[in-house]
Amino acid sequence: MSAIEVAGLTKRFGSVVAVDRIGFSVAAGSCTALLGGNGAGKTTTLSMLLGLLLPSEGSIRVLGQDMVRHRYRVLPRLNFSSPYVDLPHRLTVRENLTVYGHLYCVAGLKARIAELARELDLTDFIDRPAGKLSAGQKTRVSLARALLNRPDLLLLDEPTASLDPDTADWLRRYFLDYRAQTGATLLLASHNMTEVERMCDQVLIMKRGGIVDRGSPAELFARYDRTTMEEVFLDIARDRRRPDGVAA
Ligand SMILES: Nc1ncnc2c1ncn2[C@@H]1O[C@H](COP(=O)(O)OP(=O)(O)OP(=O)(O)O)[C@@H](O)[C@H]1O
Repeated sequence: MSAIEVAGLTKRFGSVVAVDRIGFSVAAGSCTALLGGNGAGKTTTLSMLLGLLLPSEGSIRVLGQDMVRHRYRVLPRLNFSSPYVDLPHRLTVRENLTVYGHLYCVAGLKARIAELARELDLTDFIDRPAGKLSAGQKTRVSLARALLNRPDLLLLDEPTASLDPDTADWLRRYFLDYRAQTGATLLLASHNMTEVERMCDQVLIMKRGGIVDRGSPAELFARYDRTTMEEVFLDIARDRRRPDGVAA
Protein backbone atom coordinates (compact mmCIF):
# COMPACT_ATOMS: atom_id res chain seq x y z
CA MET A 1 0.00 0.00 0.00
CA SER A 2 1.17 3.55 -0.73
CA ALA A 3 1.30 6.24 1.93
CA ILE A 4 1.81 8.89 -0.76
CA GLU A 5 0.80 8.91 -4.42
CA VAL A 6 1.62 11.88 -6.56
CA ALA A 7 0.84 12.31 -10.26
CA GLY A 8 1.54 15.17 -12.67
CA LEU A 9 2.29 17.46 -9.75
CA THR A 10 3.29 20.98 -10.76
CA LYS A 11 3.79 24.22 -8.86
CA ARG A 12 4.36 27.52 -10.57
CA PHE A 13 5.17 30.79 -8.84
CA GLY A 14 4.51 33.31 -11.62
CA SER A 15 6.97 32.42 -14.34
CA VAL A 16 9.04 30.12 -12.05
CA VAL A 17 8.20 26.43 -12.39
CA ALA A 18 9.31 25.16 -8.96
CA VAL A 19 7.92 21.63 -9.44
CA ASP A 20 7.37 20.29 -12.93
CA ARG A 21 4.95 17.37 -13.50
CA ILE A 22 6.43 14.96 -10.99
CA GLY A 23 4.99 11.56 -10.15
CA PHE A 24 6.02 9.11 -7.45
CA SER A 25 4.67 6.84 -4.78
CA VAL A 26 5.99 6.11 -1.32
CA ALA A 27 5.28 2.70 0.19
CA ALA A 28 3.67 2.68 3.63
CA GLY A 29 6.26 1.99 6.31
CA SER A 30 9.20 2.93 4.08
CA CYS A 31 11.78 5.65 4.46
CA THR A 32 12.19 7.67 1.27
CA ALA A 33 14.62 10.49 0.55
CA LEU A 34 14.04 13.50 -1.65
CA LEU A 35 17.44 14.64 -2.88
CA GLY A 36 18.39 17.57 -5.06
CA GLY A 37 20.54 20.66 -5.22
CA ASN A 38 19.50 24.06 -3.94
CA GLY A 39 16.32 25.23 -5.64
CA ALA A 40 15.49 21.76 -7.07
CA GLY A 41 11.94 21.86 -5.67
CA LYS A 42 12.15 19.68 -2.54
CA THR A 43 10.64 22.12 -0.04
CA THR A 44 7.89 23.10 -2.48
CA THR A 45 7.05 19.41 -2.91
CA LEU A 46 6.97 18.81 0.86
CA SER A 47 4.80 21.91 1.32
CA MET A 48 2.26 20.59 -1.18
CA LEU A 49 2.25 17.18 0.51
CA LEU A 50 1.49 18.93 3.78
CA GLY A 51 -1.32 20.98 2.25
CA LEU A 52 0.53 24.24 2.94
CA LEU A 53 0.72 25.07 -0.76
CA LEU A 54 -1.90 24.29 -3.39
CA PRO A 55 -0.60 22.61 -6.54
CA SER A 56 -0.94 24.43 -9.85
CA GLU A 57 -1.73 21.04 -11.43
CA GLY A 58 -1.72 17.37 -10.57
CA SER A 59 -2.95 15.13 -7.81
CA ILE A 60 -1.70 14.14 -4.35
CA ARG A 61 -3.08 11.31 -2.27
CA VAL A 62 -1.75 11.04 1.27
CA LEU A 63 -2.76 8.09 3.47
CA GLY A 64 -5.57 7.36 1.02
CA GLN A 65 -7.02 10.89 0.95
CA ASP A 66 -7.02 13.51 -1.77
CA MET A 67 -4.87 16.24 -0.22
CA VAL A 68 -6.40 19.07 -2.22
CA ARG A 69 -10.04 18.23 -1.39
CA HIS A 70 -9.87 16.45 1.96
CA ARG A 71 -6.69 17.49 3.68
CA TYR A 72 -8.41 18.01 7.05
CA ARG A 73 -9.16 14.29 7.19
CA VAL A 74 -5.50 13.43 7.02
CA LEU A 75 -3.71 16.32 8.74
CA PRO A 76 -4.09 14.80 12.26
CA ARG A 77 -2.08 11.78 11.04
CA LEU A 78 0.79 13.80 9.58
CA ASN A 79 3.51 15.94 10.97
CA PHE A 80 6.68 17.59 9.82
CA SER A 81 9.88 19.05 11.10
CA SER A 82 12.06 21.69 9.54
CA PRO A 83 14.88 23.69 11.07
CA TYR A 84 13.70 26.57 8.88
CA VAL A 85 10.32 26.89 10.59
CA ASP A 86 10.79 28.76 13.83
CA LEU A 87 8.82 28.21 17.05
CA PRO A 88 7.34 31.22 18.87
CA HIS A 89 10.39 32.72 20.62
CA ARG A 90 8.89 34.00 23.84
CA LEU A 91 7.11 30.79 24.79
CA THR A 92 9.13 28.23 26.68
CA VAL A 93 9.77 24.84 25.10
CA ARG A 94 7.09 23.29 27.33
CA GLU A 95 4.58 26.02 26.41
CA ASN A 96 5.34 25.56 22.73
CA LEU A 97 4.81 21.82 22.93
CA THR A 98 1.61 22.35 24.92
CA VAL A 99 0.16 24.74 22.32
CA TYR A 100 0.99 22.40 19.43
CA GLY A 101 -0.24 19.39 21.41
CA HIS A 102 -3.62 21.09 21.87
CA LEU A 103 -3.76 21.89 18.15
CA TYR A 104 -3.34 18.17 17.46
CA CYS A 105 -5.74 17.21 20.30
CA VAL A 106 -3.07 14.92 21.80
CA ALA A 107 -4.58 12.80 24.59
CA GLY A 108 -2.51 12.67 27.81
CA LEU A 109 -0.51 15.68 26.64
CA LYS A 110 1.53 16.28 29.82
CA ALA A 111 2.72 12.69 29.87
CA ARG A 112 3.49 12.77 26.12
CA ILE A 113 5.58 15.94 26.54
CA ALA A 114 7.44 14.40 29.48
CA GLU A 115 8.11 11.26 27.43
CA LEU A 116 9.45 13.22 24.45
CA ALA A 117 11.51 15.49 26.71
CA ARG A 118 13.15 12.39 28.15
CA GLU A 119 13.65 10.66 24.80
CA LEU A 120 14.97 13.75 22.98
CA ASP A 121 16.94 15.05 25.95
CA LEU A 122 15.07 18.34 26.35
CA THR A 123 14.78 18.34 30.14
CA ASP A 124 17.67 20.77 30.81
CA PHE A 125 16.02 23.54 28.78
CA ILE A 126 12.32 22.67 28.71
CA ASP A 127 11.38 25.75 30.76
CA ARG A 128 13.55 28.16 28.77
CA PRO A 129 12.14 30.44 26.04
CA ALA A 130 12.48 28.80 22.63
CA GLY A 131 14.20 31.95 21.31
CA LYS A 132 17.14 31.43 23.69
CA LEU A 133 18.12 27.96 22.53
CA SER A 134 21.09 26.89 20.43
CA ALA A 135 20.44 25.77 16.85
CA GLY A 136 20.84 22.08 17.77
CA GLN A 137 18.51 22.42 20.76
CA LYS A 138 15.90 24.09 18.52
CA THR A 139 16.16 21.21 16.05
CA ARG A 140 15.45 18.70 18.84
CA VAL A 141 12.45 20.73 20.04
CA SER A 142 11.15 20.92 16.48
CA LEU A 143 11.42 17.12 16.24
CA ALA A 144 9.61 16.68 19.54
CA ARG A 145 6.84 18.93 18.20
CA ALA A 146 6.66 16.76 15.08
CA LEU A 147 6.29 13.57 17.12
CA LEU A 148 3.66 14.86 19.57
CA ASN A 149 0.74 13.28 17.69
CA ARG A 150 2.61 10.04 16.90
CA PRO A 151 2.25 10.67 13.15
CA ASP A 152 1.70 7.87 10.63
CA LEU A 153 3.54 9.99 8.08
CA LEU A 154 6.47 12.13 9.10
CA LEU A 155 7.92 14.63 6.63
CA LEU A 156 11.39 15.79 7.58
CA ASP A 157 13.23 18.69 5.98
CA GLU A 158 16.94 18.40 6.84
CA PRO A 159 16.21 16.50 10.07
CA THR A 160 19.74 16.57 11.43
CA ALA A 161 20.81 20.07 10.34
CA SER A 162 22.81 21.81 13.09
CA LEU A 163 23.22 18.64 15.13
CA ASP A 164 26.63 17.42 16.21
CA PRO A 165 27.59 14.04 14.66
CA ASP A 166 26.89 12.12 17.87
CA THR A 167 23.39 13.60 18.32
CA ALA A 168 22.64 13.27 14.60
CA ASP A 169 23.62 9.59 14.66
CA TRP A 170 21.51 8.98 17.74
CA LEU A 171 18.55 10.75 16.14
CA ARG A 172 18.70 8.71 12.94
CA ARG A 173 18.49 5.56 15.02
CA TYR A 174 15.59 7.11 16.95
CA PHE A 175 13.65 7.69 13.71
CA LEU A 176 14.29 4.16 12.49
CA ASP A 177 13.15 2.75 15.85
CA TYR A 178 10.05 4.95 15.70
CA ARG A 179 9.29 3.59 12.25
CA ALA A 180 9.89 -0.02 13.35
CA GLN A 181 7.65 0.37 16.39
CA THR A 182 4.78 2.26 14.74
CA GLY A 183 4.96 1.29 11.05
CA ALA A 184 5.09 5.00 10.21
CA THR A 185 6.29 6.25 6.82
CA LEU A 186 9.17 8.71 6.66
CA LEU A 187 9.91 11.10 3.80
CA LEU A 188 12.96 13.26 4.22
CA ALA A 189 14.63 15.98 2.22
CA SER A 190 18.31 15.98 3.01
CA HIS A 191 21.67 17.18 1.79
CA ASN A 192 23.37 14.63 4.02
CA MET A 193 24.22 11.71 1.75
CA THR A 194 25.42 9.41 4.54
CA GLU A 195 22.11 9.93 6.26
CA VAL A 196 20.23 8.98 3.11
CA GLU A 197 22.35 5.86 2.54
CA ARG A 198 21.85 4.78 6.10
CA MET A 199 18.15 5.49 6.52
CA CYS A 200 16.38 5.27 3.20
CA ASP A 201 14.99 2.37 1.13
CA GLN A 202 14.12 4.61 -1.79
CA VAL A 203 15.65 7.79 -3.18
CA LEU A 204 13.98 10.32 -5.48
CA ILE A 205 16.42 12.70 -7.10
CA MET A 206 15.11 16.11 -8.15
CA LYS A 207 16.65 18.62 -10.49
CA ARG A 208 15.10 21.83 -11.83
CA GLY A 209 11.67 20.83 -10.55
CA GLY A 210 11.63 17.33 -12.08
CA ILE A 211 12.49 13.85 -10.81
CA VAL A 212 15.52 12.82 -12.83
CA ASP A 213 16.24 9.44 -11.25
CA ARG A 214 14.99 7.14 -8.53
CA GLY A 215 15.69 3.80 -6.90
CA SER A 216 17.11 2.19 -3.80
CA PRO A 217 20.63 3.31 -2.82
CA ALA A 218 21.96 -0.06 -4.09
CA GLU A 219 20.17 0.34 -7.45
CA LEU A 220 21.54 3.85 -7.88
CA PHE A 221 25.10 2.76 -6.99
CA ALA A 222 24.85 0.01 -9.62
CA ARG A 223 23.30 2.32 -12.24
CA TYR A 224 26.04 4.95 -11.89
CA ASP A 225 28.80 2.46 -11.10
CA ARG A 226 29.49 4.27 -7.83
CA THR A 227 29.90 3.27 -4.22
CA THR A 228 28.46 6.30 -2.43
CA MET A 229 25.34 8.45 -2.76
CA GLU A 230 27.55 11.53 -2.82
CA GLU A 231 29.20 10.33 -6.05
CA VAL A 232 25.79 9.55 -7.58
CA PHE A 233 24.54 12.98 -6.53
CA LEU A 234 27.54 14.72 -8.10
CA ASP A 235 27.14 12.77 -11.35
CA ILE A 236 23.55 13.94 -11.60
CA ALA A 237 24.26 17.51 -10.48
CA ARG A 238 27.06 17.84 -13.05
CA ASP A 239 25.16 16.13 -15.89
CA ARG A 240 27.71 13.34 -16.21
CA ARG A 241 26.64 10.39 -18.33
CA ARG A 242 25.62 7.17 -16.67
CA PRO A 243 27.73 4.15 -17.59
CA ASP A 244 24.72 2.86 -19.59
CA GLY A 245 24.99 5.98 -21.80
CA VAL A 246 21.81 7.67 -20.57
CA ALA A 247 22.30 11.33 -19.66
CA ALA A 248 22.17 11.72 -15.86
N1 LIG B 1 7.12 31.57 -2.83
C1 LIG B 1 7.91 31.50 -3.90
N2 LIG B 1 7.86 32.42 -4.87
C2 LIG B 1 8.63 32.34 -5.96
N3 LIG B 1 9.53 31.37 -6.19
C3 LIG B 1 9.64 30.42 -5.25
C4 LIG B 1 8.86 30.42 -4.05
N4 LIG B 1 9.19 29.33 -3.32
C5 LIG B 1 10.15 28.70 -4.01
N5 LIG B 1 10.42 29.34 -5.18
C6 LIG B 1 11.38 28.92 -6.20
O1 LIG B 1 11.07 27.58 -6.54
C7 LIG B 1 12.27 26.83 -6.77
C8 LIG B 1 12.29 25.61 -5.86
O2 LIG B 1 12.47 26.04 -4.51
P1 LIG B 1 12.49 25.04 -3.28
O3 LIG B 1 12.55 25.87 -2.04
O4 LIG B 1 11.37 24.08 -3.41
O5 LIG B 1 13.88 24.28 -3.51
P2 LIG B 1 14.67 23.25 -2.58
O6 LIG B 1 14.96 22.05 -3.40
O7 LIG B 1 13.93 23.04 -1.31
O8 LIG B 1 16.02 24.04 -2.34
P3 LIG B 1 17.04 24.11 -1.06
O9 LIG B 1 17.84 22.84 -1.07
O10 LIG B 1 17.88 25.30 -1.43
O11 LIG B 1 16.21 24.31 0.17
C9 LIG B 1 13.42 27.80 -6.56
O12 LIG B 1 13.79 28.32 -7.81
C10 LIG B 1 12.80 28.89 -5.70
O13 LIG B 1 13.46 30.14 -5.90
